[in-house]
Amino acid sequence: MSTIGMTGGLRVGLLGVGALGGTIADLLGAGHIAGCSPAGTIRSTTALSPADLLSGIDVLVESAGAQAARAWVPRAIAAGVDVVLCSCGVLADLDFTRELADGDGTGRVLVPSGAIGGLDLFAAAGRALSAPAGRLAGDRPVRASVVLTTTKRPSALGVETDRPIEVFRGSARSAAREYPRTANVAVALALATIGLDEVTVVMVADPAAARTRHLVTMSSPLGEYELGVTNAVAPGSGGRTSAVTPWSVVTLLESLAAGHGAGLLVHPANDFRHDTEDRT
Ligand SMILES: NC(=O)C1=CN([C@@H]2O[C@H](COP(=O)(O)OP(=O)(O)OC[C@H]3O[C@@H](n4cnc5c(N)ncnc54)[C@H](O)[C@@H]3O)[C@@H](O)[C@H]2O)C=CC1
Ligand SMILES: O=C([O-])CC(=O)C(=O)O
Repeated sequence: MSTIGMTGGLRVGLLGVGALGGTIADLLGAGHIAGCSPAGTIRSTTALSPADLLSGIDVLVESAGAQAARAWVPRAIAAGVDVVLCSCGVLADLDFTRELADGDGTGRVLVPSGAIGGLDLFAAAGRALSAPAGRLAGDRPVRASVVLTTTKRPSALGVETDRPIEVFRGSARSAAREYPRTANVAVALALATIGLDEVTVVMVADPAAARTRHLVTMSSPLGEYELGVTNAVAPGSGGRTSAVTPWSVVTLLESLAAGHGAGLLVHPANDFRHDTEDRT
């Protein structure tokens, strides 16, 4: 099904209507996202072509998964359309970010805070690490560590267990490779702070976890920070998706429409040029 039209404000296209996109579609359709109007919806079965949708919208909300994101984001950026990228784990793929960096479109990639928050504080502490020598810690090297520990029900992490087990420990970049459906939070946190190869991610499968738990700890010369989030899971997501995620898209869209406000993490596509060196 598709609808193209505009009743005022930012014209929003939606790609993917599942656990996350379903809530956004309902809120958009009911006029509950300030300054935004629905301007087209793409479900996997739609006959609408990308060109048709992209020519009639200002912003595309991607909530369809990594594969769809890879296909759509470059086209949207080339068409000058901003993308709210729920499947932001794709930004851990250097080939993909090279493709974005090589494009010359004016669309931007907007990363929602998704299932966590507090990215403003973590980003500020991470940003300060690039201060001129001596500003933060005399002549001592300035270091920080950021660790995300995610606890989910075992099925959401693709395992079976009758007790809590650690199923993954590694960088945010490898978390995105191994758990593309559940590492978007890790990638958003890493992009906001010290980078995909520097942030450590731990994933725990716990049969007693009726809710999803994300714990972020950051240690830096500026302070010690800890943020714990216990999220209800979105119905129909099998515990993979936290129910707060579509609401993070709502706050981002409203900020975008207002030109200011919470939730904006903006990446011009050429921002990804810094991330194009080979890393080991
Ligand atoms: N940034 C964050 O914190 C979070 C991100 N996510 C990510 O958001 C994405 C969506 O999550 P859910 O809604 O839970 O997934 P879902 O599987 O419930 O919904 C995805 C929907 O997109 C549709 N779809 C797939 N390919 C499509 C295509 N090419 N065109 C149009 N529709 C297509 C599917 O049929 C399905 O209805 C996933 O990549 C997920 O990993 C989920 C939770 C938190
Ligand atoms: O990061 C993700 O992809 C999803 C997630 O953990 C959540 O929704 O809590």
